[in-house]
Amino acid sequence: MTAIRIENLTRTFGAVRAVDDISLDIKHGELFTLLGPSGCGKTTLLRMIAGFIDVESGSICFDGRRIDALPAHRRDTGMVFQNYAIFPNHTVAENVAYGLKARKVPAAEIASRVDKALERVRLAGYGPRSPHQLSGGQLQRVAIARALVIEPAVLLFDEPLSNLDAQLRTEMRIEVRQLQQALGLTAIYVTHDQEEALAISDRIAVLRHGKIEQVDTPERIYRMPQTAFVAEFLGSTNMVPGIAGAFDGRNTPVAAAGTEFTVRGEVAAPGAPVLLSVRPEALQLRDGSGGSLVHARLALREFLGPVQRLHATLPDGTQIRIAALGGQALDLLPGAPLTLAYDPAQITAYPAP
Ligand SMILES: Nc1ncnc2c1ncn2[C@@H]1O[C@H](COP(=O)(O)OP(=O)(O)OP(=O)(O)O)[C@@H](O)[C@H]1O
Repeated sequence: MTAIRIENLTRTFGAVRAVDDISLDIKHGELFTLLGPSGCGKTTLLRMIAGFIDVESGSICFDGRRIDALPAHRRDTGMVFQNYAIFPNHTVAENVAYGLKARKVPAAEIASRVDKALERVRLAGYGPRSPHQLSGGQLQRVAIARALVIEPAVLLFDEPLSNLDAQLRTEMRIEVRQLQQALGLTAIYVTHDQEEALAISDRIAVLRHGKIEQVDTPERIYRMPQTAFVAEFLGSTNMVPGIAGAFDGRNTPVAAAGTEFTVRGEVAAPGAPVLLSVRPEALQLRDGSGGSLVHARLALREFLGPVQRLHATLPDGTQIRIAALGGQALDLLPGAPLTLAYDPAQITAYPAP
């Protein structure tokens, strides 16, 4: 069931098309992430949904009801900001109560709803404290409680974890996800952190220059990126330029890096220049022969504990990265020949720019 329908939404700032004719459907109970590099328009889109930025053209509907002309406070959204936006001179409880007071909820009900919201973010008993006495992670939990307490139809997250250190960020994203799932909330989450997006989202929209490049589940976005931009933006990959050969009914050979890769499907007309995306984990170290193989030489090994990153040189000198397990082929020295096996379905090809 569609919770949010966005149709042909556009917003320009002078000559910049910050949001450029975007259409999206978001389902009930979905955590939907807007992901993209700085300046791609994700914050502008989120703020248009929240009502902080006016819609220039297009429409936004919640449950079939058009809301884009309503003021922000009448849109039934809760927002969690990157900088927490906590009032420093009010207690934690007063901060969480803010939206309820603005909605003229009776005092007794406010107290019980604030307590419940603080409990949900694991801050039971913190109500009387001053925000100065809290850590960054706790402050962000207060901000989440403040957004939750009004029981909004849609929860909006604007890079909520960007101000936290790396470890806390990975812990907090699990909390956000568990809370969202437990309460069945519909949430839109803005981030430029691809790992965060992959880890917590039901679906991701990758944005570039105000337009959507791809909307899909994390698995499909990672495994089947529709454009070279998406392939490079999500996870690490080797981009190898090549020339397509003749499709044989199942695969297309691509001459690249002084060797040949086999790619599933008909990727381009014979002779057309293409760009291959070869994920480091798509190449497997192999002793024997058979299947789809490429030959390379080991240039450098980075031992990272559970895994290794091998830097290998293809026949024309192109360097690629390969992900190997920590205990694999530890006796190989730089210069050693490598036989790399792969599944043609795991290599994706794009028209060369
Ligand atoms: N108020 C404004 N006035 C002028 N230009 C703006 C304004 N707000 C955004 N822009 C421009 O619109 C484009 C999209 O900005 P937006 O903040 O939505 O991107 P973003 O993807 O959220 O980036 P970031 O991750 O850096 O916040 C950028 O080119 C930005 O400079």
